[in-house]
Amino acid sequence: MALNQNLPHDRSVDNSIAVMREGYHFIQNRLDKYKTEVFEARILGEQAICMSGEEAARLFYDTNKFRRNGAVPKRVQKSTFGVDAVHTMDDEAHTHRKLLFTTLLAPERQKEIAGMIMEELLASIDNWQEKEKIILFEEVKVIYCRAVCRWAGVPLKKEEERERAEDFSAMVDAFGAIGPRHWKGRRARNRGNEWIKQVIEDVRNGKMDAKQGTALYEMAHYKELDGRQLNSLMAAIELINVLRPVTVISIFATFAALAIHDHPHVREKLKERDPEYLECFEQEVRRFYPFAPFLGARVKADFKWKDFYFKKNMLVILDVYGTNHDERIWDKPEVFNPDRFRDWDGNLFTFIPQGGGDPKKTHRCPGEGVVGEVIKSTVDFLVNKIDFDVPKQNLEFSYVRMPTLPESGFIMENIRRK
Ligand code: HEM
Repeated sequence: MALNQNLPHDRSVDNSIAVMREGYHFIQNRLDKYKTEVFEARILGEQAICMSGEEAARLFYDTNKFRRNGAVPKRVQKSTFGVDAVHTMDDEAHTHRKLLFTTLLAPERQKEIAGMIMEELLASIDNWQEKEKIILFEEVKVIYCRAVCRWAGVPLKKEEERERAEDFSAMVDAFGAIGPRHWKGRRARNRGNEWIKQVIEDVRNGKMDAKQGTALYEMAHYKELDGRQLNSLMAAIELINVLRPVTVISIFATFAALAIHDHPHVREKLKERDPEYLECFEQEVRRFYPFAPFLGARVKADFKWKDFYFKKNMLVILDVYGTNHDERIWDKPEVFNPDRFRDWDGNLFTFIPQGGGDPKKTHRCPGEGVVGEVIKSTVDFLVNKIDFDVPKQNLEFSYVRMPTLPESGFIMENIRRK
């Protein structure tokens, strides 16, 4: 009997083009078409199982069944994550490396980053008041980059801030791209690696001071399970895995500004500065707006789940965006409603904008707390520290381009300190 007779097979020769054409909706479109929660398709020249929803996420994060080594395409490693980074590790080696991130990004450290960002935002008001208009996305990416470098102990000269922030953004902008956008990300990656590798080497040979506890110090001195230091390029890649994603919280910040603009009643509630509501708001921003589309893993050994056969080494793709918009989990998922999080039960497999499961044990993003704190600070700043006008502009965003952003980057005019 053929394996997976019950599983819908998308008949296209290869779906890679469809992924580029349909973007965030690629998996959901087919799940709707075949009325299933799992289907098979050919992607990037190989047969893959695509799935969505809470149960699928629970399965995907079973580390006994799936591995990550060999699941992230090399082109994404060479631009976005860095080659052989924590994202591609498995088992004890992964857990050990992951502890470095979860320790560095513990709750009190998350608040430090957000606090530095608030300082930088407040310090920019004078300059913004003198300008006719600013593009929020362009401003916050530089501010976040400056703040995270300061937090991490990485020296950054004023004149290089924009270039470094652009490079971190370009690395992420490349993940769903082919052609020039991908190559821009590759060049940014190479420049970033060279820069931070030199910083790591300077710390190791005593040319540069690094304070114990900073991300720079901890990455430079981190030892693998076998007791050996990371080579300087690997240490640089992992340090960039903190600097880069903090810089690109600028994408969520821009969506947060859009949400406030589109929902005046939400803006009024945010003015009350109720911490619980602010938290619900930042979670809804991360659930509602598209960022990470899907994730891949490979089957460790043959197994059967429900009626489906998962063959060793097969690529399995989890729909991240689709799970955050799954009608079986979320009531009216296409409505932006922060209040839904007031009674969310904290289930680690339903709200997965940055992956699922326990971040200490799985590949779930260790930066989720940072993202939450940074969005909250930025929103508090936008609502309670300044007034501004929002001129007519194109605030539409594409569901095909990955990653996506409101077209105008959110233009603000006539900024005044409150
Ligand atoms: C800007 C918004 C962010 C988004 C949308 C995001 C999303 C994600 C996603 C989807 C994963 C993969 C989960 C998986 O493979 O199962 C991930 C992993 C990771 N993220 Fe984030 N992240 C963000 C911010 C951050 C921040 C601020 C940091 C650090 C300060 C960070 C550090 C990492 C690291 C180190 C991993 C690899 C974890 C592992 O493989 O165990 N991310 N992130």
